[in-house]
Amino acid sequence: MGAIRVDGLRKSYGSVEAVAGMEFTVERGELYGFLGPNGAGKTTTIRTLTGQIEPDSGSVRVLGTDPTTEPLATRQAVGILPEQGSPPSFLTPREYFEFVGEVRDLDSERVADRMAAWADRLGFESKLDTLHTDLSRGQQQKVMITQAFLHEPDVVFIDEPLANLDPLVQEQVKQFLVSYAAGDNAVFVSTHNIDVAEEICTRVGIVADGQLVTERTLDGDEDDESLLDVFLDRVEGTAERDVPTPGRMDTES
Ligand SMILES: Nc1ncnc2c1ncn2[C@@H]1O[C@H](COP(=O)(O)OP(=O)(O)OP(=O)(O)O)[C@@H](O)[C@H]1O
Repeated sequence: MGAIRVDGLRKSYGSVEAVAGMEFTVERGELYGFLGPNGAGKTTTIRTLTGQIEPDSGSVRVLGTDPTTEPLATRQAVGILPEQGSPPSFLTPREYFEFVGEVRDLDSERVADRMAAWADRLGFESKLDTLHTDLSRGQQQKVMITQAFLHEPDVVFIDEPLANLDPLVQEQVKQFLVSYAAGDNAVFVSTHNIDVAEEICTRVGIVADGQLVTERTLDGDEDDESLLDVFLDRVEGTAERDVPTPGRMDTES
């Protein structure tokens, strides 16, 4: 069936065609990397998949639900770490997780156990009762990661999972994402970090100008072409590019 299905998705904002016929499927057990230059349509696709905006045409399905017609059912079933998301400034992490637990229909004991496990895993136990406004960006990101996984969803959408995290925590989050997907869940990661995608993803899709231009399975059996080279080849000439260019300069010199 596919945990995530996108068929012929189109979405414009006025005259800007943000998504122009997107197609892909993600199965359970996959850690799928969604790569593309700035403005390629990644966030618009994720916002459609999580019921935050409606497509102009095409169809999307998440765990068999239709985020367009039943957005609450979709959002109840999935975990979401949004782009530039931050926890409410007027709550502490503990209060926020208790609130998320209520929305997610988790009993308070379960919330307490999972909150303790995540605080221990990411090292923010001492901040559980500090207002978010007094946390660093990295500490807020740890809280956002925790809320996305608190109800142990079968599908998780994550935008830039490692933003603002120190290298030690980055390693822990990478390992966690790999093991979470391996536990028969679908983890969908939008990122500009090609090295990280190459390291942890089982498959990547490269997006340009609102369409999926190529997919690549990362099973350790790849040919010599690096993911960065594939990316640069496929996004050449598309509207905005935000990848570092040293590899390109090397080939030109
Ligand atoms: N709310 C909006 N109103 C008008 N145009 C928008 C809106 N959101 C996105 N766009 C436009 O749609 C296109 C796709 O944007 P989107 O945010 O989906 O790209 P992205 O791949 O997530 O980019 P980035 O990597 O920079 O986050 C861009 O041209 C953007 O300017």
